[in-house]
Amino acid sequence: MTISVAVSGASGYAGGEVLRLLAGHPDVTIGAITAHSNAGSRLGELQPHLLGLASRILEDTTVENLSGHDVVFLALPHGASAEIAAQLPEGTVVIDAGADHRLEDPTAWEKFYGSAHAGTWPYGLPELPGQREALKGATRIAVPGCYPTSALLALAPGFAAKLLQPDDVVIISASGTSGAGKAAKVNLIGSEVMGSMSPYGVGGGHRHTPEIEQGLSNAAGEGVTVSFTPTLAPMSRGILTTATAKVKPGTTAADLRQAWADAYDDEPFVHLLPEGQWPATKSVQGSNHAAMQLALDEHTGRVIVTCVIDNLTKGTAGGAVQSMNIALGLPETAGLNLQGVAP
Ligand SMILES: NC(=O)C1=CN([C@@H]2O[C@H](COP(=O)(O)OP(=O)(O)OC[C@H]3O[C@@H](n4cnc5c(N)ncnc54)[C@H](OP(=O)(O)O)[C@@H]3O)[C@@H](O)[C@H]2O)C=CC1
Ligand SMILES: CC(=O)N[C@@H](CCC(=O)OP(=O)(O)O)C(=O)O
Repeated sequence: MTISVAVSGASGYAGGEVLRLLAGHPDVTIGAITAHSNAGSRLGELQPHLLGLASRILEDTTVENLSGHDVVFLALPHGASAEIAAQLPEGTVVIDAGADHRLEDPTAWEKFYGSAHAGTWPYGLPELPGQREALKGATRIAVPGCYPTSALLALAPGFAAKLLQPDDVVIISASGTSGAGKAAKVNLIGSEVMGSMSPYGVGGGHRHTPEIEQGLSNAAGEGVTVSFTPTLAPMSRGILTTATAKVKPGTTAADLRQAWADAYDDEPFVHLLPEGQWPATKSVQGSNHAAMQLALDEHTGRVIVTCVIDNLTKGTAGGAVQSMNIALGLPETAGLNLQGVAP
């Protein structure tokens, strides 16, 4: 089976990563690749690492150019993707890397994004309870945000197993600068970020807070509230999330380990590391893996989970391709890197 795929936002970081993965996918032919201000350019000028596709010309991001493919990846700023998606045929599999279709609650969307809610699509994080089934045969998929991917993978098993209290969850994440996209802001220019770390969106203001609360609440079957603080780290790729929650009385370290092992032992991309080994961002760079470790802090009665992903791979493009594979009934790991790079 050959699947024809169009990729929009191909000049950006997320679109570039989608193309990198699709170029190695055995079942895919890459059709239209589109951009916005860079339409008309050779891909090789903008994505010099994609040498096999370097001579391809970026087209305009229009419904006409994206139509006629089996699958369309949208790697556009939020807002732009909802507008395009609404005009694509129902039978086309549309996979949105942006935020437009992730939230279930229109009020939360309006509060954090300040625009009208475009609707809710199946959420592209198959490792969450019930989510793999929801993606089978889906023709619309909302790819999770990069921070929510790491935070939800870190804590969902504990909530699904009813081991954690829902009202005292603290999550701190450090992200590489590519998380902010290619359109670099002044505080992301190398000289400002090299050798330095800083927080942003502090005090519950980051738009990934409702997305994390939604995923954890769905896993728990009750409302979970989260304090989330992102920080910017001097690296190009990677997220290290440290997530902590109060455990329910009587919960032991063995109970916790069993719950996470039960959730992830059969997962191809999510790994609970052997006891005592703590994860590092470098080990998952360029791969679709998430690696994590946990401990029970008996002094405070909290579980501490650290989870690493590559924000552009499992946190965006890899999760998107994995979801496509599930939607189309392909092997889930097709086209996805099973090893990282080192050193
Ligand atoms: N970077 C990351 O780690 C993650 C990103 N995402 C999401 O993926 C999406 C893309 O992000 P990212 O690749 O980082 O951003 P970039 O800034 O790197 O790329 C943005 C892309 O969108 C195109 N674009 C900009 N404005 C418009 C428009 N009005 N209409 C059509 N196309 C437009 C740009 O084209 P051109 O260059 O030609 O102007 C470019 O190809 C966003 O929704 C982001 O939130 C999700 C998870 C993680
Ligand atoms: C480091 C950095 O700036 N990261 C981005 C998150 C990237 C992401 O996942 O964005 P979407 O939810 O918009 O898809 C941010 O905090 O805005």
